[in-house]
Amino acid sequence: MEKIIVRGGRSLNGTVRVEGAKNAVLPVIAASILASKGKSNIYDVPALADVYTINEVLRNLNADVSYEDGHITVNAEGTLGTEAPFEYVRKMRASFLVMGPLLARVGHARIALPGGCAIGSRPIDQHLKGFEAMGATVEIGNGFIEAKVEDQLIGDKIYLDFPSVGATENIMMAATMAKGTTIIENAAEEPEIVCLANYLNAMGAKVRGAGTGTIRIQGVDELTGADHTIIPDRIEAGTFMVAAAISGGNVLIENVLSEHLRPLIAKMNEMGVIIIEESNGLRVIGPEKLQAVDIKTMPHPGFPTDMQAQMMTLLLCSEGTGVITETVFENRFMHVEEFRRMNGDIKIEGRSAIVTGPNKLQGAEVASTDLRAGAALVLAGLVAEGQTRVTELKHIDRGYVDLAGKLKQIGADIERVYEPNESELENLEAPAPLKMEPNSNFAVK
Ligand SMILES: CC(=O)N[C@H]1[C@@H](OP(=O)(O)OP(=O)(O)OC[C@H]2O[C@@H](n3ccc(=O)[nH]c3=O)[C@H](O)[C@@H]2O)O[C@H](CO)[C@@H](O)[C@@H]1O
Ligand SMILES: C=C(OP(=O)(O)O)C(=O)O
Repeated sequence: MEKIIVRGGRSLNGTVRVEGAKNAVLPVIAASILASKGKSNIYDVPALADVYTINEVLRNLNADVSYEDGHITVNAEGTLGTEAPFEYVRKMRASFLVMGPLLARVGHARIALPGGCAIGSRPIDQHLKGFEAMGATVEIGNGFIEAKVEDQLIGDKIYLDFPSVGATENIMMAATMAKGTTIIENAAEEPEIVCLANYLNAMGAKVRGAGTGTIRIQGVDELTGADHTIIPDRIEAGTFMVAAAISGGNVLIENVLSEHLRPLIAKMNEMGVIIIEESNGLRVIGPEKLQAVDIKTMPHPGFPTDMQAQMMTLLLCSEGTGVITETVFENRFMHVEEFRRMNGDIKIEGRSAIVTGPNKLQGAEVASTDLRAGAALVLAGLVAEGQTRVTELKHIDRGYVDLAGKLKQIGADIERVYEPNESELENLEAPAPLKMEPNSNFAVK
């Protein structure tokens, strides 16, 4: 089993560069199969496990996908398949984002039901409500969702009960080639939605209003492959901002768009962190003492749920009591138990976590429960006394390119190692099987 081992106590200094955003690149890659003509070139693609998974989903649908040095080329000119099996959807829920493009392009999609995950049940009813409003028939059975369109999707007005990021993206992609105009109301406003809309428009779509609560999509007959660069990852940037702040360091974070980080910058400023916008990035300087604040996660432009666990680490090291209220996901406090193993003082009351600090965190063996929880535990390790060993790295690898290597580059005492666990050790230590000589009762080694 691989582990990240961190020894706390170093202040981080230097420069670190942020990758293209995971949550922007996945819908963009899914959207690339909308192009029945020409190739798409997608730039600033991070080398993440999720990117490899969505590439496999596309290849399984008969698209031609190549990926090298942060650059993906997709050619989806041929006849597309219609199925995304459970082996991909199980690894990454965003695989479901091919449903909208497939309905638009082929009129048929059969995708394994995503199921629950560590941060909540995560239903997809709002995606399906949108497809049905546009004329698709949806059937659920044998662990699959199958959607079909008789002739062509038809534009409609769709009001989302919650500004779901995935539902906004899926419906937006489906609507690009629908007959007439589709209006999504109470749409998600995240920067990743704007990144996707820009790519769709470069392909020839007519999407207006992305980044606001109302998105209008006028259907067109066909889309063509286009070139597109992915926006920087605001959550990876935020994770390094916390690393600098918590360690009392001074770090320049390059390739960031500070307008995407406003809620985080505001909260960190309230806590006493110094953040300076420089021409090539954000400089983050950790203060001697951090002040506790209250945080409530909300859809954009509210405070991002994907920074909740990392901010809990910062609160653990702050003076006073801070309350974190998680309103986006029903069960995104799995990391609290792990923080308690590191001596963290946290109480859970309903959807709120009450964090009292400052805590003298102690190194321990802790498990990532989801990708941001994993990153938050690594951050805690930066300041904990002794050694912190973070396991279940498959979660971290979904969303961070070489997290340990990048933190090491700015001065952390950190390494990623392979250590066999008990069952692996048993296999290693098992005696070599005895070989029997043919027709003999004697065993020889
Ligand atoms: C790949 C990607 O971009 N992932 C991000 C995306 O996830 P994702 O697109 O899955 O998140 P959503 O915005 O859809 O989900 C937000 C909330 O709405 C609920 N919901 C969603 C859809 C639906 O049909 N019905 C429903 O009830 C979910 O269970 C959740 O409680 O946005 C989340 C919220 O910012 C982020 O945490 C994820 O990192
Ligand atoms: C929850 C996240 O991602 P996903 O929706 O892909 O699980 C995340 O990026 O923090």
